[in-house]
Amino acid sequence: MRIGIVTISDRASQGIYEDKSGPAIEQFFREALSCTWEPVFRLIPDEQELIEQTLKQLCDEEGCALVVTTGGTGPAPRDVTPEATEKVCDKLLPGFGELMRQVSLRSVPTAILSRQVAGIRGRSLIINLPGKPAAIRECLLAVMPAVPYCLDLIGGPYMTTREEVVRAFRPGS
Ligand SMILES: Nc1ncnc2c1ncn2[C@@H]1O[C@H](COP(=O)(O)OP(=O)(O)OP(=O)(O)O)[C@@H](O)[C@H]1O
Ligand SMILES: Nc1nc2c(c(=O)[nH]1)N[C@H]1C(S)=C(S)[C@@H](COP(=O)(O)O)O[C@H]1N2
Repeated sequence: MRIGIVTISDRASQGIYEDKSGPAIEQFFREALSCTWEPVFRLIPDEQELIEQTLKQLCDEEGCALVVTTGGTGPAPRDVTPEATEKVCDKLLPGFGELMRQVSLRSVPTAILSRQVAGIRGRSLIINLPGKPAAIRECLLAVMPAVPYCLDLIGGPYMTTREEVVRAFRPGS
């Protein structure tokens, strides 16, 4: 199984600061998944066209069953990750953004500023996370129980998790 990990940040992509959020996503999946998987990394600026191209490439050409983005979900003029995600998705899954904001609000009141979304493109699931490294684990812990069954439903590969980190829920099993 391949998992796309996309950091979307003007400054991290220019080397002004080190990308900590992409590696945090990889680290989370190393702990949470018990199946074999490999990451496919991208580090790009907040350019809508480039974000769309990158998401399409990871889903359609690189064969990523899951693509997780970080950054560019806020209200600033250059924050366009949700727009790019919506543009490339066949359908949206509003529950993902709702749940991640709800969980994040326990830590920071500014969680309401994230417009993070998730959606399906073909047989791939795309999930947006905020840019802050601290948001990664919080948001992924919240939504991951539903991700393996979501991949089942869209014809993706069979994802298994380590129960002590994430308890995957598959109705009927
Ligand atoms: N990928 C990342 N790695 C490490 N820190 C990050 C990352 N993304 C965001 N941050 C931290 O969160 C702060 C606020 O994030 P902000 O939303 O401004 O970032 P951004 O939109 O990714 O950055 P930029 O404005 O360069 O595109 C940043 O100043 C930085 O400290
Ligand atoms: N869990 C969590 N969610 C969070 C945050 C955070 O620190 N932790 N930061 C918030 C802030 S300050 C902003 S501006 C938005 C959007 O961040 P982004 O533009 O980096 O995606 O995410 C919000 N969601």
